[in-house]
Amino acid sequence: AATPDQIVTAMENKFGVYPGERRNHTKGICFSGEFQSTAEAAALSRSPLFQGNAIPVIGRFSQAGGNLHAPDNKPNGHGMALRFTLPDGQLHQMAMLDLPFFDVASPEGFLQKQLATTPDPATGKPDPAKVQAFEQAFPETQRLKQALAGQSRIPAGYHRLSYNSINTFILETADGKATPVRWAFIPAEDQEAYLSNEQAESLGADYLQDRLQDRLDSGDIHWRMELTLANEDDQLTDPSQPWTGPHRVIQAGTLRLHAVETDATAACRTINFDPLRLSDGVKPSDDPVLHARPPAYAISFAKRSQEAARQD
Ligand code: HEM
Repeated sequence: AATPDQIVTAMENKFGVYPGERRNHTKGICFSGEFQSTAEAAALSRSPLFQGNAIPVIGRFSQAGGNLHAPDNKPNGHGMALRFTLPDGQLHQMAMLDLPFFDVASPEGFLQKQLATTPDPATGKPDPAKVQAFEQAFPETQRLKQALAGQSRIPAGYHRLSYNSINTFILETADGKATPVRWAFIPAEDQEAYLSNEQAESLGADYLQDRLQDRLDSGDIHWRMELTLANEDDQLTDPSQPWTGPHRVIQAGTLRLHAVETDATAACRTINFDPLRLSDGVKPSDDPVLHARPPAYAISFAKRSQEAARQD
């Protein structure tokens, strides 16, 4: 099985190392904000996150992958990470993507994807034969590829994206009733938007940060949080399998942005958005991809913290 060390080393080999920076989702922007939950969410979980209090949030938007200079106007995955400081002092974290579901079903698949897509030094591009062998060995990757076929992955703005938990979590009430869910943050007025290649061409490599600040200056930015409740036949442990057909969906709350800060100086820089730092009342599912994340994030965090300390 893939170890977290192997995974992080493979990412370093693929993208190079930017001392003091994250090994994945390297390019990003910090923000602060506030979350307010609904009574519907409180009925499903005893977590202080869902008891209707105004919860301060530190967050980060990011480009997937380990390239610190990833151009905003090229297709990519995007992340939103959140740290909630709950009234009783507990921290609760989430790290989500603008993908509907994951490409691989296992940590081994994640590792093999990094290895197969590492540029060949001779050509500067991944070896197509390796990519093909990877896709044959991990046929689940076809599902996301087909779902995204013909769609742009260049955002109109970080504030125009839906962000999904992808992994399944279990909500628990005070009397122990468990409900498996996946969650999503849907942008205001459901205005999810991506740009065509032509539209993006003229915007340059760093427009996402500028657009976020401009939008914030001219008005409110918010998302509503949705909880999708699992049906009997839904996959709880495989993030590469979407939940299809009718589902019960709960409106769980609203996330509002207050301020945007550059990555270099802001509070989110020293946060490890480990997605299993959860409050009482929210538990992880047995998804192996979810459980592979904390040790990899910890290695990345330890390396960048030590490098940052050396630079001081
Ligand atoms: C085996 C699977 C995965 C591995 C090994 C992995 C690895 C990593 C690593 C090493 C980091 C950098 C951590 C740091 O230095 O703070 C990271 C960041 C991140 N990951 Fe993952 N990841 C995986 C799956 C996922 C999934 C399924 C999602 C979303 C559903 C996700 C969302 C994010 C986000 C949003 C960040 C950026 C957090 C920030 O802004 O600090 N990752 N990932």
